[in-house]
This record gives sequence, C-alpha cells and structure tokens, in this order.
Amino acid sequence: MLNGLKKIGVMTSGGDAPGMNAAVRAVVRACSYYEITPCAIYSGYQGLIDGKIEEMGPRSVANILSQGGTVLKSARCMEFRTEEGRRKAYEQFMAAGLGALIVIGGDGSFTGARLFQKEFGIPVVGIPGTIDNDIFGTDFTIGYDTALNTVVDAVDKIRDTASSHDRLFFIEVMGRDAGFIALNSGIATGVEQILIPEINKPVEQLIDRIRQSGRAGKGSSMIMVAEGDKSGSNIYQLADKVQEQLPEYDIKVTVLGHIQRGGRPSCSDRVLASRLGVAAVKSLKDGISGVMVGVRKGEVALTPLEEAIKQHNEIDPLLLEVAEITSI
Ligand SMILES: Nc1ncnc2c1ncn2[C@@H]1O[C@H](COP(=O)(O)OP(=O)(O)O)[C@@H](O)[C@H]1O
Ligand SMILES: O=P(O)(O)OC[C@H]1O[C@](O)(COP(=O)(O)O)[C@@H](O)[C@@H]1O
Ligand SMILES: [Mg+2]
Repeated sequence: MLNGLKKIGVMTSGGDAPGMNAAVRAVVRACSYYEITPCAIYSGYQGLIDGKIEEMGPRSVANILSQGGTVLKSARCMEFRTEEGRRKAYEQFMAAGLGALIVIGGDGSFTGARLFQKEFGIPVVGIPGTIDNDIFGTDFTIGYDTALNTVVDAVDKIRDTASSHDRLFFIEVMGRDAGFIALNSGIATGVEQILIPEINKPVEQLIDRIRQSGRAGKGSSMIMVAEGDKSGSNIYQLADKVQEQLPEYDIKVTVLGHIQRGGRPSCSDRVLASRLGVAAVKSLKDGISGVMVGVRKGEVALTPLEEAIKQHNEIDPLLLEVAEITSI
C-alpha cells in the first residue's frame, strides 16, 4: 500500500469489447502485487450507484484472460449522467472504502469518469476499451484488433458467395462515429469501396465506381459501410438507391452486427490489455490520475482524460489511398 491508497475499484462500461477481461485481470493482479485491495464494480456506473461492489483477489480473475465479453458486466447508465446519480455513486464509493477508480470503456465512460473526479475529487484513470478504435491518445483500443479479425473472417466468407453468384454486396460494420474498422478491414478483405463517416462520398460517385469495376471485368463487388456513414439514411436505403440506378446488379445487404463485439480476444488485444491494466494501477500508485493510459508508437503513454474525450483520431489519408489503389 503506497500513497495511502488502500482500495481501487475497477469497472467496465459502455459497449463491451474483447480483451476487457484481460484488462480487469491485469488491474486486479497489479493491485495485489502492489498490496492494494482491488474491488470489482459490477455493471458499470449503474452498479456503482446500486453499490454492487465486491473485494477481489488474484484468484478471482483466474482463467478470464482468454474470454470475450466482460465478467464485470457492462451497462449504459442514464442515471450517472445526472448530478444526483453521480452523488449516489459517490456515496456508495465512499461506503465501500474505495480510494480510486479505474474505468475500462470508451469516450462516454471517460466523460463520466472525468466529471466524477471533478465533482468529488476521486482519482480516476481510464483504460480505452472499445472495438471502434476511436479514442484519442492511443494508437489502439482494447478489442479493436479482435473485432477486425472477426470482420475479416466474415467478409472473406461473403466474398466466396458474392463471387460464386457475381453479386454486389453491401456490408455494414460497427463504427457509430468512426470508420477505423471499415477502412482497415476493407483493405484487408479487398473490398471495392469503403464508406466511412469521416468522408462524405456522394452516392453518384459510388455508383460510378461500381460501373467502373464492372467495366474492369469484376464479376462481384463488395462495399464496406461503417454504421455511422451518412451516404444513405441506412445501409438498406443506400442499397435501394444504388439498385434503382443499377437494375442489372444482383444486390444483397449483410449487417455484421454484434458478432463483431464477441469472441476470444486476439493475442494483440490480450497483451495491450495486460499492459494498460498494469499501467493504470501504477499511475494511481504514483499519484497520477485524471488520465487515460494508452499506447503510442509502441510505448505506454498517459493522456489527460479531457484531451482523450475532446480530440479525435484522424483517418490516415495514406490508408484511403491504399484502399483506392488496391481495389482497381
Ligand atoms: N456526458 C456524460 N456524463 C456523465 N456520464 C456519462 C456521459 N456520457 C456517458 N456517460 C456514462 O458512461 C456510460 C458509457 O458511455 P457510452 O457512450 O454508452 O459508451 P462508451 O464509454 O463505450 O463510449 C454511459 O452509459 C453513462 O453512464
Ligand atoms: O450494443 P449497442 O449498445 O447497440 O452498441 C452498438 C455500438 O457499439 C460500438 O461498437 C461501440 O460503441 P462504444 O465504444 O461507444 O460503446 C458502436 O460502434 C456501436 O454503435
Ligand atoms: Mg463511445
């Protein structure tokens, strides 16, 4: 026990992501290593408000490293968005004797954590866990690599049937606000077009490119669409618009959905989660809070939560160029 820090609470919050368990395990084991008592807070901020808090030890996290989902459960909690909800959470936090909080989640969870620190002086540290990879201050978020592999596996299968029937497929992947999954998995699967929220591509341009692909001798085509793309009001409407202009094409739509959030974490995600879990505990132990732990250029790096929330990772234009060049 250092700096008078006796107990750290850890929770997972927002959309779950493969590798969250590996992060929980690392936090719990690092706490035990530094003689701090780790406490599980179940179901995110909702569990904190409801006092679902339990002491853990190194054996409580046995065999969760390789499991998808989160053993701590996750939630989207409206009540924590209110001052009253956060006060209830504070009361439970103090009643459990906690001295600091580690939140594994996305930008929304970090916004809540920052408010919690600001309003009640609770030291908080964030660990980026979301498949979307849309958190500023880290090159990779926990769950992203696994989700990419899941998408690549699924899209390869779709390519088999698309090419057997000479069909045009629209495939929707997750990414409410960000196109990282779509862009990278799209390059990896050789799709013909990639639509992402960061780039506004007019439907007419998309149709021209599909026609060009046809003229170039392509029998099948796949269009990767990030959930947050605004080319149509949704992927079905977009496919309908294209079908109107290209009646000769046999068009199908596949929405990959929550399959992308499940499954055993990849090796990269397990290592990333382990590194960040340990780094989060070390940071609190050293008296540093109000930050997110991430990895930049291969090194663990701390970013003020405020920056992690407000800023956004940019799409690499060179990747867009690679997608364009390799799909002709
Ligand atoms: N502006 C906010 N103020 C307080 N709490 C918030 C805020 N935004 C999000 N949260 C809390 O964080 C939870 C997770 O946020 P959400 O955006 O759903 O997921 P993620 O953390 O993955 O981005 C929310 O359900 C809510 O409890
Ligand atoms: O299961 P839900 O709550 O519908 O969440 C779906 C969302 O999960 C995400 O994959 C991740 O979102 P968060 O990181 O904000 O939790 C989004 O791209 C997607 O819109
Ligand atoms: Mg989010």
